[in-house]
Amino acid sequence: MKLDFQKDGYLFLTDDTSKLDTDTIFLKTAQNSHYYEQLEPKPETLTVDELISFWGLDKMKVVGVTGTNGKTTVTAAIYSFLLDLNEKPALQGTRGLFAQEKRIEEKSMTTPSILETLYNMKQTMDMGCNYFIMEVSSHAIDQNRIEGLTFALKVHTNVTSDHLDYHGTVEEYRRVKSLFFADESPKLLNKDDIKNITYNPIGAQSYGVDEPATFKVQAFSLLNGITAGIKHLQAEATFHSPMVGLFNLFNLMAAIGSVQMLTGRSIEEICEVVEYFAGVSGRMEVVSRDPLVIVDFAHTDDGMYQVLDSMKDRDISVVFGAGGNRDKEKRPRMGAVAGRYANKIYVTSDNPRDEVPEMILEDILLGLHGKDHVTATPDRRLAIKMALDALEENEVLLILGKGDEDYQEIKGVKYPFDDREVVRELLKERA
Ligand SMILES: CC(=O)N[C@H]1[C@@H](OP(=O)(O)OP(=O)(O)OC[C@H]2O[C@@H](n3ccc(=O)[nH]c3=O)[C@H](O)[C@@H]2O)O[C@H](CO)[C@@H](O)[C@@H]1O[C@H](C)C(=O)N[C@@H](C)C(=O)N[C@H](CCC(=O)O)C(=O)O
Ligand SMILES: Nc1ncnc2c1ncn2[C@@H]1O[C@H](COP(=O)(O)OP(=O)(O)OP(=O)(O)O)[C@@H](O)[C@H]1O
Ligand SMILES: N[C@H](CCC[C@H](N)C(=O)O)C(=O)O
Ligand SMILES: [Mg+2]
Repeated sequence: MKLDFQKDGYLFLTDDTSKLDTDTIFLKTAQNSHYYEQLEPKPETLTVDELISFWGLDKMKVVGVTGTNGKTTVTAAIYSFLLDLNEKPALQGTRGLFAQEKRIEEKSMTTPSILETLYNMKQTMDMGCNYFIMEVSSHAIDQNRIEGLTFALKVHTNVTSDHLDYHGTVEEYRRVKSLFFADESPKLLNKDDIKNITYNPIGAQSYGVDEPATFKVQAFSLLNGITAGIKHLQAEATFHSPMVGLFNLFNLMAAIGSVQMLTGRSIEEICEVVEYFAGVSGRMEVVSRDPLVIVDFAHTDDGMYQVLDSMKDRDISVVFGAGGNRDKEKRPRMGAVAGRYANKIYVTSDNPRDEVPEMILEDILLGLHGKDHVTATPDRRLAIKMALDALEENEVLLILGKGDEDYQEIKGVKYPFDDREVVRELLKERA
């Protein structure tokens, strides 16, 4: 990355040695230190701490949310609640950079390099924001893309299993995730998932549905959205949300607890704005009501379990695949979860990337031995068409894995493809 940057007569700042010239200062980071060591002569440099103080970023209250699933949903909920409480938050994550309810940067990575994050903090601080809500991926923790950041709050959604292609084992994945909670920063932990992480108890508070917790669900209903009575120490309050699913009750509790810890406001006041957050595009997004077609971003077996279980009172037809160049171990588990909950199963391509699509299907089908009504085709559009054509009156069609992605990545090329558009086109052809 190379930025305009005026300091001591220099004009630019970069974290990449290949972009250096006489007008450019080098930002030394944990990720680029071995490239820096090879440089001769040594360029003018800045450390991350020096850049943070030069830009005055220590005034921003940074909130980091990590976990296998729920990061985008929880960060978006915190951002929404703070906006509705007249605070000035910014949001960075899988879906891009947002401030003042506008998208400032297109989606990039869930957690980009530290220079990109600091630049995004600078941009949004200059727009008047004082909270920076960000998703923290396990890759980012492992590669220290969050070096130098002081977190006003660290949030744990859940730690199940993903990215074993990168981390190797679940134990290593959980060790990396736990690093984020090792210091004395204020933290909000999911008590019902606490067994999957280790953490420093200093600064720790919790939210829970079944387990005793600082922010505790007393009673809840998942009929017609989510209604819940919650308790925070002696205070009690009730909220309603249009979102669906037990997993979203956890996400909302994480967001309510976070906003209370950040602002000191009462949970009664916070619960009043919960119903205005309708969720994130591509997460349990209703594309058509009749026939009922829902698109969701579930791309791990636990994510699929949460979504399918939340719809188990209906007959389910499901279309899904698994990303290429990603964790292979989850694929048969995803097949098995689909087999457990769905009447009709269509296994197809997600983002095959550099893998042979048919081989990914084989991995998934290993979890579907002996199941009836299983169709497999690498052609995602055809799979959606077949599922729609076979959908019966009382059934719901769940299309999983891509959510709001508007592309299908094959051998390095991102072809335009949006599950929601495909459904709308196919339904229009019928009409
Ligand atoms: C596998 C992986 O995570 N790779 C990330 C990693 O790349 P890398 O280790 O190869 O690093 P590098 O390219 O050598 O660059 C490291 C540093 O050295 C500098 N450099 C590099 C070359 C050079 O000649 N001189 C030099 O100074 C670079 O500018 C950079 O600052 O560090 C780079 C800089 O931060 C990331 O852009 C890159 O993400 C790649 C693009 C990627 O696709 N990552 C995915 C797997 C990822 O991180 N996904 C997560 C989670 C997704 C999710 O679950 O939502 C995410 O946070 O998005
Ligand atoms: N708390 C949760 N527990 C389990 N599954 C969840 C939870 N919240 C959401 N999900 C499922 O996981 C999917 C991804 O949710 P979300 O995008 O919020 O997660 P994420 O952590 O940002 O994912 P990624 O790491 O890929 O960016 C959702 O579409 C839903 O199917
Ligand atoms: N549809 C995507 C979802 C994963 C996105 C993100 N979690 C990542 O791993 O890049 C895939 O499986 O290819
Ligand atoms: Mg995300």
